[in-house]
Amino acid sequence: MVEDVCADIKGSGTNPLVVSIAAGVTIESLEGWLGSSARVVRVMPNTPCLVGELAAAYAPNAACSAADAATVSSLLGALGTAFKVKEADLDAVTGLSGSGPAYVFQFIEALSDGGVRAGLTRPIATALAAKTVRGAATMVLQTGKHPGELKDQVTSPGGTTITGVHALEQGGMRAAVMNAVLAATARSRELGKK
Ligand SMILES: NC(=O)C1=CN([C@@H]2O[C@H](COP(=O)(O)OP(=O)(O)OC[C@H]3O[C@@H](n4cnc5c(N)ncnc54)[C@H](OP(=O)(O)O)[C@@H]3O)[C@@H](O)[C@H]2O)C=CC1
Ligand SMILES: O=C(O)[C@@H]1CCC=N1
Repeated sequence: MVEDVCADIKGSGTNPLVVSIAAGVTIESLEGWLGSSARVVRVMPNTPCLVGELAAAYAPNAACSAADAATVSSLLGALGTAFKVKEADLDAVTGLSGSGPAYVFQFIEALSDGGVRAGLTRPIATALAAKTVRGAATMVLQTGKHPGELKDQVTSPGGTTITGVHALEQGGMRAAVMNAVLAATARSRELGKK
């Protein structure tokens, strides 16, 4: 698909700034299809851009000027946050923030299911789950505190939270999340080899 689009761009005889969001597709491949003088910025966005909460990263190729990079940075910045990274890091960005919304949706659904299992109605459980995730994320971003410190602030000695945290540890939640990021990162690298 990406190769066909690049062929169309090359055939147009123009030399536009090309922005690719295709997971795994390397700058080297894009240059191969577009021509080595092509100006290419590889971006990994995520679906929260639809609500102005983009978490993205981008890497310009050597042919891009500072103005080209600034144009993409400004476009992405209008939708949220975008970090300039080395191209080699974009597979990890894909595994974390590119695919990450799906992990968080799964977590919200699971929180809601827990609430329903404990007797709450579905609308109230889902609203509480989503607001809890958003509130906790906002605390991380606004305070700059380590998430572990914020977790400690919630956990009363012998209380409900540490009991829930223990249950999550028994379920291997942290290893499962880390494995999800690593598996998706590996898949992004694999896509780049096709
Ligand atoms: N979904 C996500 O959250 C993210 C996706 N991406 C990247 O975005 C790209 C699209 O992903 P996604 O939307 O999920 O995939 P989908 O399969 O849902 O959409 C692919 C789209 O591309 C169109 N298409 C296919 N071939 C061509 C072609 N030759 N010329 C023009 N258009 C074509 C399809 O049109 P039609 O339906 O008519 O076939 C379809 O609209 C992928 O490269 C993915 O890695 C990047 C970051 C996040
Ligand atoms: O699932 C995918 O391959 C794409 C890339 C990141 C999010 N969706």
